[in-house]
Amino acid sequence: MSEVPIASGRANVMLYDDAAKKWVASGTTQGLSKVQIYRHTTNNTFRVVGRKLQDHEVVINCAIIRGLKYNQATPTFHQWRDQRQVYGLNFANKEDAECFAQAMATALDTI
Ligand SMILES: CCOC(=O)[C@@H]1C[C@@H](CC)[C@@H]2C=C[C@H]3CCN(C(=O)[C@@H]4CC[C@H]5C=C[C@]6(CCCN6C(=O)[C@H](Cc6ccccc6Cl)NC(C)=O)C(=O)N54)[C@@H]3C(=O)N12
Repeated sequence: MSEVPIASGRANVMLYDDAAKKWVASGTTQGLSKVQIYRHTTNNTFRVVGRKLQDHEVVINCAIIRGLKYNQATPTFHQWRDQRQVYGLNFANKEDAECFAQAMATALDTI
């Protein structure tokens, strides 16, 4: 049991295409994913993992790095960037978004 989920929500996982200047769905098909924040129980690190509800395709798997700026652009669209790309979560509802943002804040306070 090395990683435990501390948040779970439903969202469309998006990546920003810098060249085209537009958001594209991550993964091979459109659709909602279950997006979770996992805490690694031994080294207290965190990561975001998202799997398509339909076929469990992993559409996001990124570490939460100290100093990450989590931007709540709207009540249901949250985003952050790393050196490679910009991630966007278009949540199915405000409650999922708020719960996820709370867990992200906790993770960022911990690392
Ligand atoms: C309603 C109609 O919505 C739409 O049609 C599309 C599809 C919708 C579903 C997927 C999605 C939903 C909601 C809106 C909300 C606004 N928004 C945008 O994209 C805005 C508009 C302009 C555009 C420009 C740049 C862009 C993209 C790349 C990153 N970034 C930044 O500004 C970053 C942000 C940031 C800030 C702090 C820390 C981290 C980061 Cl990442 N800043 C910097 C300094 O890095 C951005 O977020 N942008 C979304 C959108 O349009 N859409």
